[in-house]
Formats: sequence, C-alpha cells, structure tokens
Amino acid sequence: MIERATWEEVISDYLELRVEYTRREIEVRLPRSRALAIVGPRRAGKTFFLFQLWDELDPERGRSLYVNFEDPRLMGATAEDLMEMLRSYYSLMSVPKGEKLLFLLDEVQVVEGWERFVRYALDMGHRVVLTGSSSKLLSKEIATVLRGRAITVNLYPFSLSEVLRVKGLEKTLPGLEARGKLLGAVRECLEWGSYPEVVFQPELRREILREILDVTIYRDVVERWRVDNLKALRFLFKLLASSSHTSITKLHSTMKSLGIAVGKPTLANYVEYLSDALVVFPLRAHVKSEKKKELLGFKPYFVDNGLLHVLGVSDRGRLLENLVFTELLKRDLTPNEDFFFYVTGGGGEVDFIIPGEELVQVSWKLHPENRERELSALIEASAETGIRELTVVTWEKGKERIAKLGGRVIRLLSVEEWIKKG
Ligand SMILES: Nc1ncnc2c1ncn2[C@@H]1O[C@H](COP(=O)(O)OP(=O)(O)OP(=O)(O)O)[C@@H](O)[C@H]1O
Repeated sequence: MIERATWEEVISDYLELRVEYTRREIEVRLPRSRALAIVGPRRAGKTFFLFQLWDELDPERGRSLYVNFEDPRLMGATAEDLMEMLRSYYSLMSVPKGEKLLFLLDEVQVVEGWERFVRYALDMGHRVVLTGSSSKLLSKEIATVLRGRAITVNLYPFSLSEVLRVKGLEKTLPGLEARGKLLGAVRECLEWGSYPEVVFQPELRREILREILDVTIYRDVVERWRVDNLKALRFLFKLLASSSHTSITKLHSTMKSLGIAVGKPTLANYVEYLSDALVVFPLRAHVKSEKKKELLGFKPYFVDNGLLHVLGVSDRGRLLENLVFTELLKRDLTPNEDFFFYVTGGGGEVDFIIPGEELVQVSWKLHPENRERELSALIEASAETGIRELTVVTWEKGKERIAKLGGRVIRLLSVEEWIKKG
C-alpha cells in the first residue's frame, strides 16, 4: 500500500522535473478513449519522448501527471494504489474531482493489474500515454490486455535525419567542407548506429552499446523467457549478426558442426524472443505460398548498426543494407507486414519490396561486375510485380543518376540522397 504522503511527494517531484531533450520527428495522435502506448527497443528514448509529449499536450503541466513506476518509492504498487494516486493528485493540486487529466505512465508494466486502472481512467474520460519495457510487456500484449483500447507508436533510435539535425547538418550547405561533415555524420551512423546516448557521447559508445546488448539479452530474453542455454543464445546472436541470409535449418547445422547442442525448435524460439525484444528482425520473402516462404529462409536485420559493430561485423555492404532497413523501420513500416525481401522467378534478389509501392536495392557501389546482377534483379522484379518505382541505394556515388534498362527507369541514389527523398 503506497501512502498518500508518498504519492504527493512522488507526483510533485515529477511535476518539477525538467528534461532536456532533442525533439523527435514522430507524429502522434492521442485519441480520447484509447491509450497511447510507446513501444520500442531498450534505450531508444521512450522516457524522453514521454517528456516531449508532456510538453506538447500540457505545457503548463496544470492537468497532468507523470510517474515512473521504477521509482523505488513505488515498489510493489498495485492497481488499487493507482486509484490512491488519482485521489492524491486531486487533493494535492486542488483540482475539482472529475476534472479530466492526462496520465503519463512510465514503465507501467511493473504495477500488478495496471491495465484495470488504465481502462478505468479511459472510461472516466482521462487521457493516458504509457510505456512498458519489452522485458515484461510486448506491444502485442498491450493490445491484448487493454482489449483493443490502445494505439501504439513505435520508437526506435534516432533516424539519420534526426542525427543530422542534432549535429546541425540538416540543411545541406554547398561546399566541400559541409559535404564532408555530412558524410562524416552518415558514416558514423553506418558504423556506430544512432542510439541517442551514442550520438551524444561518442567517446563512450563502445561501452554504451555493450551495456544495451547485455540488458537486452539478459533482461528481455534470458530472464523473461527463462532461457537456460545461454551459450547457444549468445552464439546464435553472433551468428545472426554475421549472416546476411539464413534459416533455422542452416543456423542449426552451423551450431551443430561447432559442437553447440541445441534443438531446432529451441533455436526458432530464441529467434522469436530476440525479435520480440525488438533487437533482431528476421525479414521474410514476399511470396504467397507459406511453404516457399519457409524455404527461402530469412534475412536477419538488427535494430541498430552500432550493435552489429560491437558484434564484430565490418562488412560495409551488410552495414549499409542494415542502415537502410533501420530507416524503413523509422518510416513506420513494419517488417513482414509492410516490407519484405523479394526473390524473382529467375532467382535474382531484391533487398526490399514495399508491395504496391517501391523496390529498393542496396549496394555499396555499382561497378561493372555487379551492375548487371543488381539492376536486372530489379527489372525482373518490376516486371513480375508491376512496381515501377525502382531505386538503388549506394554508398559511393557514381556519375550516373538514373539507369534506363528494359524500358524502365531506375534511380541511383547515395544514402544521404535517399533519406532526403523519404
Ligand atoms: N530525445 C532525446 N534527446 C536527448 N537525449 C536522449 C533522447 N532520447 C534519449 N536520450 C538519451 O538516451 C538515454 C535513454 O533514453 P530513455 O531512458 O528515454 O530510453 P528508454 O527507451 O526509456 O530506455 P529503457 O527501455 O531502458 O527504459 C537517456 O538517458 C538520454 O541520455
């Protein structure tokens, strides 16, 4: 039981708390009668985004309260305590009972029965924004426990354009020096990713990324799912980082050949746990037949390039492909729902297909040896799907801006040109 005096202290402490943050470029609507759940991987900035929303929705903080339930003063809080929180707020702030409030509930999953309070608050006409860490509360679970009374917004590490804004480089200025700085910033994202802490404290980036990996693996996967074969999980994680295209069968045989004993169903579960923790995304092929989809395996992508880096990945092509993947995520596209990879009838592969919209091929550089392969896969995929928006994203910019082939036009963009277009 949390006493009223404790609630009053907690509520007023948070009302006074000011957080300096970089504005995120994420649009949200907060409808009445539904809670807004902010969902994302560890350390992406969910708490900081709550503070941004607080400033946007109630800048005076006159009819709202923020509570972080990991506050040690609130240990053991239950749904009944949340009712006491509400009463304490009305009396502390001398607000007439029944006045509509905005609740910002951080790490709400630690409160036993939180969903009952949220449903009650919505029924009473209050507005609710919440975050839950993926160790206990997955986005799909939020939808279930709130019985459809939540909308979710996905929050990932900074997008490239957010990083450029942080560094004051969002408007490209003419001149070699400005271009050099811009390329330097994009290269840093390619190698070190864009977790906010990494962007703000580059001198500590290796340690920060290692800590994020550990928290994700131990708290969101091992503890949550009671994984007992830690050796297999850690090895799998590394293997996923170094594989650009794989399948459970392939992973299983690689591990077997290295003497790591783990069953195929267990491996499939581990991949799912990592994907629930929003750290690894197994991207599937865009095909109707489930059997074919299974046969084509998946392409593992990571939520941030920095994680790949500390896992020892240095292949530039893989890093660039992953960067493009993370940008698609940040455009609010959901892997395996809104985008996939594509395999043509002739066996050519296109890295990303947004069905009905766009085909995107990623290549470090187009040169005579790979040009034909990369472009003809796009042309073939275009003929098969009817998609005419065709792009090749490269790192090294050639002189060519567009390629005309097979009666189609393909845009050749460097990664910084491509993000501007998005
Ligand atoms: N918008 C931002 N502006 C400036 N710094 C930020 C921003 N977002 C995040 N950070 C930095 O990243 C750190 C982690 O952010 P935050 O605590 O919001 O992440 P989280 O997603 O809530 O993490 P967890 O899942 O571990 O609870 C912050 O302590 C801050 O240093």
